[in-house]
Amino acid sequence: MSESSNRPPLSLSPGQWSFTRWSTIGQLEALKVHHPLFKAVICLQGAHLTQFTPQDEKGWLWLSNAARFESERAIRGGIPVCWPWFGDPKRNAPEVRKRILSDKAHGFARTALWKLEDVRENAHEVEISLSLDATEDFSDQWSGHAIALITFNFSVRGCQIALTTTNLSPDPLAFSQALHSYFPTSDITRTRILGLGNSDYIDTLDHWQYRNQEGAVYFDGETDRIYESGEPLTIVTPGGSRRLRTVGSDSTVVWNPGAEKAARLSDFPNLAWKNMLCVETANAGGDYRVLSEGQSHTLGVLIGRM
Ligand SMILES: O=P(O)(O)OC[C@H]1O[C@H](O)[C@H](O)[C@@H](O)[C@@H]1O
Repeated sequence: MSESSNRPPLSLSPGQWSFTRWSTIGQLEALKVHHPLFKAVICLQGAHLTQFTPQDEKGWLWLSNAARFESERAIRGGIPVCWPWFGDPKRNAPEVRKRILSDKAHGFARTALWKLEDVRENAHEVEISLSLDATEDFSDQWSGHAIALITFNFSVRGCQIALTTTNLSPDPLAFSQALHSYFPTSDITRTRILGLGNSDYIDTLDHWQYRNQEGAVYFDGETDRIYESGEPLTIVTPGGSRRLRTVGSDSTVVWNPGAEKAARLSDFPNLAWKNMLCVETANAGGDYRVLSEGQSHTLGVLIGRM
């Protein structure tokens, strides 16, 4: 990572910011937040949060050692924004699929350049908003007309993210999405997720069959599931626990690639599957959303302490 370059956006006066600085990471422009209570990094490409670290703590998000910060390349780790569709286009509901003109997984927002809208700071928190206008520029990939606004709120309590989609077209808009959060663990085999017991889930690794979760979720190999639940969760790792609370979500994706898939993944060290897991706040599977003209939907997550 290079040092801060202090380049202000045209619309905001740099003097207003005490804790946030422009920076460049590889080929990407980023905002680095150095607040006395926490640090955070957001890349403008993808509105991608790659780091959130409260003072005197380890980072709360996992970022691959092999992550590459390049134009039009998804960053491996942090919180990619999957929008306006989640996963393989072919696996989306027909209503969502009919707008997708690409075979790319997870939509185009994670590699698109977002626009900085606002930075607000005080002694306790920092709030940063970015927007993506998906009206004309993405017409080769998607036939929707929508705008996405994402707001990150950082404080000593944790990190809160809200992603609001507004349909600008007279036609109804069906879309799917996820805040694809990567979390660290010192040992995936001693990691569990509480709060999904009794939920139905789609096991994408077993012919997309429905199953029911008994008790906590444990990891013993490749795991890739869409849970029909947006209830509060706790991720328990040997090093500590994180609590997740969501808004506007009735689905949660749980993913760990396991050894074999890890070897095939881009920008992912072969053994890194032992030290990460994804718990994704989603509108996926049957939980896609439909907006009428001018209507908005907010998907959000609060990643907090126990
Ligand atoms: O490699 P990516 O496109 O970033 O996708 C990474 C993973 O994302 C989600 O969790 C999906 O459920 C997985 O099937 C996929 O492998």
